Amino acid sequence: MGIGKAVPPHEFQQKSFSDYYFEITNSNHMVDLKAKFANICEKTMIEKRHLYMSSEILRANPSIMAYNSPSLTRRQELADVGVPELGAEAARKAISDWGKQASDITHLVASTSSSGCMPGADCELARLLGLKPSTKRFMLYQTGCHGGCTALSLSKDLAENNPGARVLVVCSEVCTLSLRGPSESNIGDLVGQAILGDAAGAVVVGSNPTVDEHAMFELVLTCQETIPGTEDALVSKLREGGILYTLHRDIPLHVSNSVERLVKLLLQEITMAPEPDLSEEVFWVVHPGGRGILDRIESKLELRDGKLAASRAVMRQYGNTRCSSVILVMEEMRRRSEKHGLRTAGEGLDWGVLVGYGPGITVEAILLRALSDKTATKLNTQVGTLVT
Ligand SMILES: CC(=O)CC(=O)SCCNC(=O)CCNC(=O)[C@H](O)C(C)(C)COP(=O)(O)OP(=O)(O)OC[C@H]1O[C@@H](n2cnc3c(N)ncnc32)[C@H](O)[C@@H]1OP(=O)(O)O
Repeated sequence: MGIGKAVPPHEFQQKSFSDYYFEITNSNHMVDLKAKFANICEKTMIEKRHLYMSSEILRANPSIMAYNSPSLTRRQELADVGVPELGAEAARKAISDWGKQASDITHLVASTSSSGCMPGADCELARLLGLKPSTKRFMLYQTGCHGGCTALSLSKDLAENNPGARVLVVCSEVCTLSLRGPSESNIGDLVGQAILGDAAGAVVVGSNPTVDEHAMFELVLTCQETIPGTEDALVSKLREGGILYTLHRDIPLHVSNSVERLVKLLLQEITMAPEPDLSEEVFWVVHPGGRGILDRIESKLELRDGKLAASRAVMRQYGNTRCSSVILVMEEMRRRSEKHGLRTAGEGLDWGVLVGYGPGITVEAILLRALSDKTATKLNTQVGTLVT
């Protein structure tokens, strides 16, 4: 029933990022690796990214900028502040978009792979936002890039099983644990340095909207798959040197095969005959994990050009912002739909699919229904879980 996003102020142009990155990590002597990194940056289709850590912070912390030097304490100290601060900014916008007060929130679901402390980012978020002390909190740490889907799925169950619940979902990511210098021995991690960006996304979810609430999307059905035999393909290990990524080249292949399976499963639930046309009758909110993955999903499902436009726009402007990215894509789609005067926030269509993926390899999907004013009013009298 409300959506908000926030990005930190430090903005980096992708075109010049290889120069910046090799300079700030004192790695300009690695001439060939720098050229390879510049090529990867160019292939990402990203135009700019936002990072929480400024050049001053990076220069003052050489252990963070080394490839793999003990630095966890300093990294976590930065995350302790950055994750809730950015999350709170997105949450305030989502609550204002919803039109009610922070004190009307009954449940908080927070997700991040950028931190891991107790009391956690959820406690600090509740304090910053002025949520009631009785707010029921759920903190999802290290849920990977599919953490946004996991948080939305959980919010659906909470909203449906607790009459009157209004669930605030906050997904907040800053690269404090994972930003590091380059290594010739781990190109997968270097790919991460070329694509990851910082952002927070927040939504308010609830069942049975009241007359003064406006629902945009219904979370109809959720599913998750762990792809057998891929446990080593997409790995994010938290060690003394922070988070080190392993990203195999075949991630796009595995993810696109799984997405095809899950989407078929979800769309069976819509009683439409014949089956819905994936390009003409379905809108797509896909985690922009990498240009290669979006391309592969598009070709595997034979989607027409432009169907992943909202995901590509988020990728271009912010990079891969991990668990917050699917909320940024929802927000982008809503913005574009409004701009073009379309009937629903889902590009004028009724049915859509939200897709996330991360370590496991885990792929999650949610069947969405975008609501026009007419269908939203009808739902006031039904049970449904709505992003309000
Ligand atoms: C963290 C989470 O929980 C979830 C996530 O979202 S994780 C992120 C998942 N994203 C990915 O894995 C990225 C997917 N890949 C891509 O989008 C694209 O491969 C890319 C944009 C990175 C590069 O584009 P491309 O069309 O593949 O470019 P390509 O010219 O083939 O590759 C550029 C170079 O990078 C290397 N490279 C690319 N991906 C690599 C990988 N995963 N591992 C090692 N090397 C890699 C290539 O070998 C090539 O090297 P050379 O220049 O020496 O030939």
